[in-house]
Amino acid sequence: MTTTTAAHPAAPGPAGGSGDTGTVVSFQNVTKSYGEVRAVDGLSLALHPGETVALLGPNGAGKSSTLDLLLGLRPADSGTVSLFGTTPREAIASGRVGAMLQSGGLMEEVSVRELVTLGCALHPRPYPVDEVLSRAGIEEIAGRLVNKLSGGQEQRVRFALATAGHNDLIVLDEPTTGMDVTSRQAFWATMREQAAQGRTVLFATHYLEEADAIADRVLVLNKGRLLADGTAAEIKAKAGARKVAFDLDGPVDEQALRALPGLTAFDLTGRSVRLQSRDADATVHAVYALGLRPRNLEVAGLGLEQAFIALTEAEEATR
Ligand SMILES: Nc1ncnc2c1ncn2[C@@H]1O[C@H](COP(=O)(O)OP(=O)(O)OP(=O)(O)O)[C@@H](O)[C@H]1O
Repeated sequence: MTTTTAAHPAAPGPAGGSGDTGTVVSFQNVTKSYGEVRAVDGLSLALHPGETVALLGPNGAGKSSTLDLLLGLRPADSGTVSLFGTTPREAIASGRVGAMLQSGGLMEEVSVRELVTLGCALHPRPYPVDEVLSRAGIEEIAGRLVNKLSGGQEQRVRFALATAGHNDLIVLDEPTTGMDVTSRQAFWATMREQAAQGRTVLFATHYLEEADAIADRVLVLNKGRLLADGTAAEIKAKAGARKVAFDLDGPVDEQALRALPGLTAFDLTGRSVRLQSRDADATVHAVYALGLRPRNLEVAGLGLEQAFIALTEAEEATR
């Protein structure tokens, strides 16, 4: 994982929070291939000041490639990427962007404090070193050598480097990987503070519960394409299906149950039936029409995880 901070003295723009009302990130029909693999496929999106946005997708969906393009680490094959109305390179040079990425290592033979001090020195609009250490919760390990840290502690040091100065956009690629639950909660509390000050936060994650709890907007990627863009609730609704669960008394006719209308998933364990249906009303009516008397009947919306699986499976089925 690398940490990107600006290394140029120019410091235009407001100090802390963007204050912009315009577009922070813009992708217009962006495509990127590696040989035969199309990692990003005609992606268009716009992020606005103060949004906290989760980038979700299965392995290989194109999340890291999208973040690399956004940060100007790789050129797009076609289409336009801009940050704050300029090129990614210019935006980063002006110190408006902080990032935690998945690749690369930290400088090793230095203490945490020395590394954070360097990160602050490189930023055009730095915070005081002690403030950066404290925000990342690493004051107690400030004297330790970086190569003696645990994985979760390293992540916090990377976070400190990504927030060493006043950034308007913070980009995080799976930032809480390796953190324990307490560290993860503390991390997101800090990110919420950053967002509340008007910063835009974009994070890629495999933890759907994090996207559900933290993001006010979720982008679902699959095979480099945007499958869904909305609040977690909108994504769940877009997946269309609902959960239907009930228990049965008496003999269970699995074949008849599998033939219920609208089913997108089916599980029968003993006498417990767990379904997903794109038309829960029709499914439940058909259960009664079979002469069954379901007990403990529950009908509920999908969780984000189930919605995510349903969306990506539907996309696979159309290819
Ligand atoms: N440097 C590269 N050379 C060749 N193929 C690449 C390269 N980087 C990524 N890919 C391919 O591009 C596709 C998208 O990869 P990417 O790393 O962007 O996905 P991701 O959503 O971040 O995946 P993960 O969740 O596993 O990190 C994958 O098929 C991957 O194998």
